[in-house]
Amino acid sequence: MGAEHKPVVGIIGTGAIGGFYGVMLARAGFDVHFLLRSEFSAVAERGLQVNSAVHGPLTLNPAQAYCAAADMPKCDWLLVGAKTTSNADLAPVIIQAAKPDAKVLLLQNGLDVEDSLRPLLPDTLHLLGGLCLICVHREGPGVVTHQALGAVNIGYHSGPAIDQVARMAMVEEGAGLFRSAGIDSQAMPNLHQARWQKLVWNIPYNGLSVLLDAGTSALMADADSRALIQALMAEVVQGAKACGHDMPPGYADYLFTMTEKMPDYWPSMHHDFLHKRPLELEAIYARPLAAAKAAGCELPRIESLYRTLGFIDRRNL
Ligand SMILES: NC(=O)C1=CN([C@@H]2O[C@H](COP(=O)(O)OP(=O)(O)OC[C@H]3O[C@@H](n4cnc5c(N)ncnc54)[C@H](OP(=O)(O)O)[C@@H]3O)[C@@H](O)[C@H]2O)C=CC1
Ligand SMILES: CC(C)(CO)C(=O)C(=O)O
Repeated sequence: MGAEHKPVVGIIGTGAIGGFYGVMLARAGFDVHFLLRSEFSAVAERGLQVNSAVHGPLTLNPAQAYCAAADMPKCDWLLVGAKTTSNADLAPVIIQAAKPDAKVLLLQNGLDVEDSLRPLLPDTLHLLGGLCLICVHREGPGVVTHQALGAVNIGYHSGPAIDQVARMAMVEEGAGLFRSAGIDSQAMPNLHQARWQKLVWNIPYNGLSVLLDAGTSALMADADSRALIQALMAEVVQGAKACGHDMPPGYADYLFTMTEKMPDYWPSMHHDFLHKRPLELEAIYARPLAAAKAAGCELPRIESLYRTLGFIDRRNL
């Protein structure tokens, strides 16, 4: 594909996820524009740096950095890398940076995170969700550490693509974008199922990292935390099933074993806790609990974890 045919990509929220994928796409030759808030001056001055254990040190300097969406060019693809807690506030920002038929891809964890944004966007915009299997965090202003993994699985949420064929074509286009930047990416036929699947990891590890003040190595080294993780994973699988989504056989065991092989990783929720930012409790806990309950399925362990985290979150702000 020649550079003239490459889509214009906007990163809405250039943190760990936005910074990593934006730098990878820019280095692959895409025209990438980064919207920042607190780190704008640093990135405008020094560009973006990704210290990757997989790809080595990656620098993008200069980076096309903006502190206002009004200054950005109109984009074909908008990758939202902000936390789900800011989605509703981001609607006007997204609209400002979008071409009329743009694809808006939420690179976020949690269930149905697109639902609160959809009514605030014009019908002409496509809305998609992306599940990132990656270990990244912000090290400092404009500096991202990439510890492991990197795949992005994409599904269609809503918009002008009316049938499954048109939707899958749009999703394939998104997956192709990532693949051409050397990132593994799969088109998911059912976004809801894909989001449940990702929660099998996030529900136990994100919350327990905050509650027990522990990264994955410590959590995997202790018999009690291992038992807790497995019990919580089993509940997520049960909740997904009640909502009509069977997980692939052995999926929880696969994630458990995968985590044993990962470097010590502190989930993004722990970073939010440390920096006194709101935790993504609505997306990662409240919505799955409500969906399971509506399907007649109680998830008492997840409910206890959620309520405990709510207490911690309210006292942390
Ligand atoms: N980190 C990881 O390894 C993974 C994260 N995820 C998910 O990805 C999503 C993003 O997480 P992560 O990258 O870790 O989060 P970060 O906190 O690192 O990044 C969020 C970024 O969004 C920016 N932002 C928020 N609001 C605005 C705004 N109004 N205008 C401009 N910028 C804004 C923040 O800026 P500011 O500095 O001003 O706050 C920050 O740079 C979450 O849903 C998370 O659960 C999924 C898989 C793995
Ligand atoms: C650690 C990992 C890879 C689990 O799937 C992740 O993607 C996350 O933190 O959300």
